[in-house]
Amino acid sequence: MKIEKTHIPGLVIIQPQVFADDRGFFMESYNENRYFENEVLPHFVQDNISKSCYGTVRGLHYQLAPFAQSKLVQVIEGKVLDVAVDLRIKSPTFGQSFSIELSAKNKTQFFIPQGFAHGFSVLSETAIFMYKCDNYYNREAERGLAYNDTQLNIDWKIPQDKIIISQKDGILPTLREAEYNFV
Ligand SMILES: Cc1cn([C@H]2C[C@H](O)[C@@H](COP(=O)(O)OP(=O)(O)O[C@H]3O[C@H](C)C(=O)[C@H](O)[C@H]3O)O2)c(=O)[nH]c1=O
Repeated sequence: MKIEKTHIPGLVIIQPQVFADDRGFFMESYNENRYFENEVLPHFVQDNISKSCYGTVRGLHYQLAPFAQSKLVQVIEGKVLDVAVDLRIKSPTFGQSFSIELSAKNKTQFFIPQGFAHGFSVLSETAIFMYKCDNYYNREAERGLAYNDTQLNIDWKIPQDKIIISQKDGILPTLREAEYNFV
């Protein structure tokens, strides 16, 4: 397993070890002992799975503290562009976003700590997105950022006329307007 830090503190790319043979492959998708040797160890309490069609953009979402969630995300079918935006007001990378392609083929995992908005766009015909969270879903604490906020200037790699978003995501505020409480 390889663990690679990014230029945004806390965002970590994980390349699990894959054991391939004539039957297919095996990989440990999570191992508490190995994933967070030197970091703060999140205690995951909820697993989520979503399936989306090409052009879907889910996000950018987060939950306000103390219900903020760190997420360990991966794709088990298809391909997505995964995006995290740093909302920690004291972070030197506040407001910066980081994008990475996750796919069933590359089996890459992405760890997003609390304090980030998260979203993804679906680049394949369909994609199954699977992720672990270290805090429970809390509808009242749910917030989000507009996927097309010009200040964030995120390239979702989907033509604008092909983007599919939920009604809820269509009315999310910009970074300038949003409420967040992460330090
Ligand atoms: C997130 C969540 C949702 N729900 C219910 C609420 C709605 O009735 C339904 C669909 O929820 P939503 O449209 O918010 O699903 P996504 O757009 O995939 O939301 C996720 O999108 C981005 C990528 C994220 O990082 C978050 O995990 C999450 O916000 O599932 C639950 O019951 N539990 C949950 O944990």
